[in-house]
Amino acid sequence: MEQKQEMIIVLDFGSQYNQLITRRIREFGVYSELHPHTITAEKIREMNVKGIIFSGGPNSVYDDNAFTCDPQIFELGLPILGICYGMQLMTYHLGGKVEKATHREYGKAMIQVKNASALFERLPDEQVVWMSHGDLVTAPPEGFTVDAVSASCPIAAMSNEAKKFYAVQFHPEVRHSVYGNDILRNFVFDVCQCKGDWTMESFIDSQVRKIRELVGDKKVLCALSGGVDSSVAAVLVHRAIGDQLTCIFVDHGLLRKGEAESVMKTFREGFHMNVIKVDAKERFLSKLKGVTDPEQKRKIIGNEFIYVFDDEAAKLEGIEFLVQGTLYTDIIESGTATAQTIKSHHNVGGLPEDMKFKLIEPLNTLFKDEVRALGTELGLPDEIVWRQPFPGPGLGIRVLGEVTEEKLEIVRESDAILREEIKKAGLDREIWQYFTVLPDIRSVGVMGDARTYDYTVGIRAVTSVDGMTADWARIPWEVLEKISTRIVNEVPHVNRVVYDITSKPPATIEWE
Ligand SMILES: Nc1ncnc2c1ncn2[C@@H]1O[C@H](COP(=O)(O)OP(=O)(O)OP(=O)(O)O)[C@@H](O)[C@H]1O
Ligand SMILES: O=c1[nH]c(=O)c2[nH+]cn([C@@H]3O[C@H](COP(=O)(O)O)[C@@H](O)[C@H]3O)c2[nH]1
Ligand SMILES: NC(=O)CC[C@H](N)C(=O)O
Ligand SMILES: [Mg+2]
Repeated sequence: MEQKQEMIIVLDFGSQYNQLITRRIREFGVYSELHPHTITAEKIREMNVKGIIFSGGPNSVYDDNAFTCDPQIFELGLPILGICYGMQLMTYHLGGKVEKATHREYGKAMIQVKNASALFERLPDEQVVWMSHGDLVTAPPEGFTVDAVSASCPIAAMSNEAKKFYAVQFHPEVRHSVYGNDILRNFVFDVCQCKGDWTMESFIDSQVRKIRELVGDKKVLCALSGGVDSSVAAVLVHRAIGDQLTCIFVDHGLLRKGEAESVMKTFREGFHMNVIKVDAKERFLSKLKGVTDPEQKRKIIGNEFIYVFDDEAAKLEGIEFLVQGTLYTDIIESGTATAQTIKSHHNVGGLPEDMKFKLIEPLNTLFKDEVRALGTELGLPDEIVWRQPFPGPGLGIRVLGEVTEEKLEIVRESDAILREEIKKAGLDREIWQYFTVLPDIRSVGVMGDARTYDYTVGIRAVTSVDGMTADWARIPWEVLEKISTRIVNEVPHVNRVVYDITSKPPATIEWE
């Protein structure tokens, strides 16, 4: 049997930064995946794991329901790096002491390296790091040396090099830790001895192999939206199983202006794939009638998508699998065992409980910019790879509150104007995502000397890399002016336009 891909696994103890750790490691050319903290040592043994990283987390190790790990993990003989909570957990398991600090420490700190373990090899003795903790290790477990200290943290780093156990109280994965990346690199290459031979190309090969093995001679449906993620997923799966794949594009009545036509054209003509367009407008809109709560709307839409796929599968016979372009970000925001639900993405938290399909989600460990790189590697054209994201629930979550045909029309028309003007201004690649929303408010205006009492349209435009965090785009005044004028003049029932100037966090990109 051929050798499995070498990887570093990150155990998730609920830190907001855990996904960043896997991401940094993949940037080194080493494959890395996040796993729940409940993973067993047995399971780890089955994979080609070269090293384990324990993430940070909100708990204190002595809390009643504190997240813990299989103690057998310490017996695997594999290198372990504990970060923050991960360090505290390692200490707790191996017999050291963790206590509440007298001063909690958030932000920049200076550490002094006292013993240059393999982690600090080739790095300066004094370095700026980023701390975020209220507990600290006051006595290391037996066999450990103290490798670094800071003013408020007597053990900022420690190690037992014989066992290849390393731990740091600070967060090397955030950019504010100046040598953080080098520390992670030392762990991955010097301690874990990774080769660094992971590339997008090898990712494609291994996914193609996996999909072929899983699917055999069965048939597969792909939920294709024409967006970046599902297009990349479809092309990847098509490469693996060819005509066993049928793509389903759902027109749920919540699409943007001209979208259905352009998606069908691209995929039928450009890719020679089997694509079926399902007109499901009535189904979706009738289910959404009278519903105002955003989470409920998302769940209804997520459920209805699957019911549409069920109906299509019934017509085709022998379909067992459903491909979705789910990304890591969709999963984390929908909430996991450790992360809070921010909003239920229709393709994750919005799936019905009685779903019969087995899911194939080849992109579910990746971030948007990684998927774009993958798309380019697969030979997809720029206009698909660099399309702005469009959420599956579509305009259904951009009409705030109850969704009606009249309101959808307002969002659709105003959005088309916005897109046209952004493109004309040459900003479409620079701005990560831009769209209009229709808040459920009306206000007074005066048009042609007459009083109006009409809707307000909101413009949302953000810059981002992966959608996890975002800043509002600094669109030039003149462009905004043009957009505003056109929307009020051309879209009936709109008498006011506002621009959303909040970043994420604290806001999110979509309004619902
Ligand atoms: N109209 C649709 N018809 C069929 N499947 C859809 C539709 N909208 C979304 N999906 C499915 O839901 C998944 C998640 O949607 P999402 O919008 O996150 O991804 P995308 O549309 O593929 O890419 P992008 O984020 O660039 O819009 C898609 O990958 C696709 O599998
Ligand atoms: O396919 C999707 N199904 C959804 O349910 C969904 N909700 C948000 N988004 C998109 O995700 C990114 C982050 O959005 P938020 O900041 O609003 O959470 C942005 O790009 C959003 O457009 C979704 N995509
Ligand atoms: N960021 C963390 O991992 C924090 C760990 C722990 N909750 C503390 O406050 O010390
Ligand atoms: Mg989409």
